[in-house]
Formats: sequence, structure tokens, C-alpha cells
Amino acid sequence: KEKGAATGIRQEIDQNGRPVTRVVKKGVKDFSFGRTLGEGSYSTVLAATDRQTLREYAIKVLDKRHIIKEKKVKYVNIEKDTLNRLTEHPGIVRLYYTFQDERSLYFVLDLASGGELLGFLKKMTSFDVECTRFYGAQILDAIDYMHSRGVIHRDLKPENVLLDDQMHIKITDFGTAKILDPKKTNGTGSGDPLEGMETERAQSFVGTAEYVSPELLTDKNACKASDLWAFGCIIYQLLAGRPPFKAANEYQTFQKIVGLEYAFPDGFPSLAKDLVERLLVLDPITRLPIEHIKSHPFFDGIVWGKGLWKQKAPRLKAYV
Ligand SMILES: C[C@@H](Nc1nc2c(c3cc(-c4cn[nH]c4)ccc13)C(=O)N=C/C2=C\CC1CC1)C(C)(C)C
Repeated sequence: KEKGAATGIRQEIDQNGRPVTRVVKKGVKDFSFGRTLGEGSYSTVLAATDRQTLREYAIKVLDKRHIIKEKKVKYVNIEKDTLNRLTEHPGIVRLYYTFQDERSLYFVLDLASGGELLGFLKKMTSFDVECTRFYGAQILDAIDYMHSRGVIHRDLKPENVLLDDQMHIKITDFGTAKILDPKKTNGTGSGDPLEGMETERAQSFVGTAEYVSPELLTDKNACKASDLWAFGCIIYQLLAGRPPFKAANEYQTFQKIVGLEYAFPDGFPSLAKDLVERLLVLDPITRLPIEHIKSHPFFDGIVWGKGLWKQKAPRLKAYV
């Protein structure tokens, strides 16, 4: 993305007649706001067009008074810090910059004009193996990047996987992410699946019931492997058309998770079944780590790395 794209770059002549480049941050008046794209718990995401460049963005608007009243300031800062760490990957919604006025905070972000992956899944009922492999690979590649930058998402689910105009994914909603303390990690950011297991403080946050990992429910701890549990649930859901753990209410869903009570529908593809069975394991240590997932036969044919983001997305077909 060219430099001038995000912030306002202005060439001017100063008082001595010398050309000077001024970087001006834009404000509300520089955008024309469009429709509401999504509602968070204390924010709204709107489509917006930069009046000067005509580029389209998504702008997340947060009401300052509400954030303070609901004691969410910490989450807003976590989201901003997380997004600022994850700027170099095509599979992550990019934060260009923020500004504020007396009432609100504004995050200027990538517009994912395809909307939520969940929307497409509902329309198709389920994805076929080729589509599940492609979207699964893109999601895994983005998770790998997040983890290598010391970030655990903690609330991965089809609603938080967006699609851009090329039908490639963009992961979003980092308000509940966990940034691993660089002092405690082994520095390479890869390897240890339990990285992030808190010892001292009890974890307060729990993700969305259907995708919550058992370790978060039993010993209140999230770790990198927790994102891979959610990944296993997503792969299952793309092919089956529903998540593996779903009950009448949250408590019963949690019981199914900690009891590993799930089954594959007849005809579920066997390679995908083998992969899901190695991800939906109660012990995070024995859960398949990312490098082993990438080399699992289900992903045979996937070229990992930049190529994955340059190739054309497969046409969405249902798995019948
Ligand atoms: C999950 C999220 N929904 C959404 N968040 C974002 C969208 C987005 C776009 C559509 C959409 C586009 N076309 N049609 C629908 C539908 C839902 C969206 C976007 O384009 N760019 C950044 C976003 C979020 C950035 C966030 C990290 C700060 C919730 C429901 C929480 C608002």
C-alpha cells in the first residue's frame, strides 16, 4: 500500500519558499460515512469513503463515554496495540490510523467488502473440500503470523473471519486478544503451544461458547493452542455446516466441550476428520501444532506463504 494512501500527505511551500511535506491526520470531516457494517459490544463499524482520495475504508467508531462507563478502556488499548503489531499480513484487517473528536474514537481500517465468512457459510449450508482447504489454509497462515508476533486471538470464529473483494480472508475483532509478554516468550514466537498460559492471574475473558477451548473452561487459561482448538471447530463447521459443540444453552455447550462430546456427520471427508480429531483434543500440549497442521495430508497441494494470497479464491461450492 503506497505511503500516501492512509494518512494525509500534503506538499506545501513554507515561508521561505521551500517545498515542505506535511503529514496531516485526517478527521471525521475528511470522510463521507456510509452504511453500518457491524455492531460490536461497544462500537459500530461503518463503511466510509475518503473524500479526497475516494478510497473506501471501514471506520470503527467507539463512544468514549460508554467505554469509560463500561470500563472497556483496557480492551480498546489492547485492540489498538494488537492491530498495530499485525500490520504486515494480508489475512489480518489493517489499522491505518486513529483519530478522535470530543465524543468518539475512530479506527480507520481495511474494508472487507465481502463481509463475514459466516454469511457465505449460511448461504451455502456447507463448503466443499476444496473451499475448506483454501479458506482453512488462509486462516491458519494468519494465525501463524499472529502467534509469531506474540498475539493470541482468543475469539476466532466464522463471524470474525471477513472476506475482501478478492474473496480472500481478513481476520478481525482483536478487542479480546492477548499480547504475550516478550520477556516471557522464547523470543522466536513459535514453538511452545502453551505459551501464554498465565500462572498468577486468573483469566477473566471467555470467548464465544461454541469455540471456547477446554483449557479456558477448566483452568481459566488461554494459550496459543487455544486458537488451534477454535481452528479445528471452524474446519469442522465449514464442512458440516454447523459447529461441533452446540447445545441449547452455553452451560450445556461447555459441558460438551470439556467432555469432548461431538461426532462427525456421515460422509464427513476422512482426511478432514483425521485433522479435526488431532485438533479437538482436550490437552493443549498434544494438540497438533501449526507446523504439523500445515503438513497434514488434508492440506496437500497448498503452497504456504505469499503464493497462498496471490492465487484466485475457489468458487464457493457446497459439500453435498
Ligand atoms: C466482526 C465485526 N464485523 C465487521 N468488522 C469489520 C468489517 C466488517 C465488514 C462487514 C461487511 C462488509 N461488507 N458487508 C459487510 C461486516 C462486518 C464487519 C470491515 O470491513 N473492516 C473492519 C472490521 C472490524 C475491525 C475491527 C478490528 C477493529 C464486528 C461485528 C465486531 C463489528
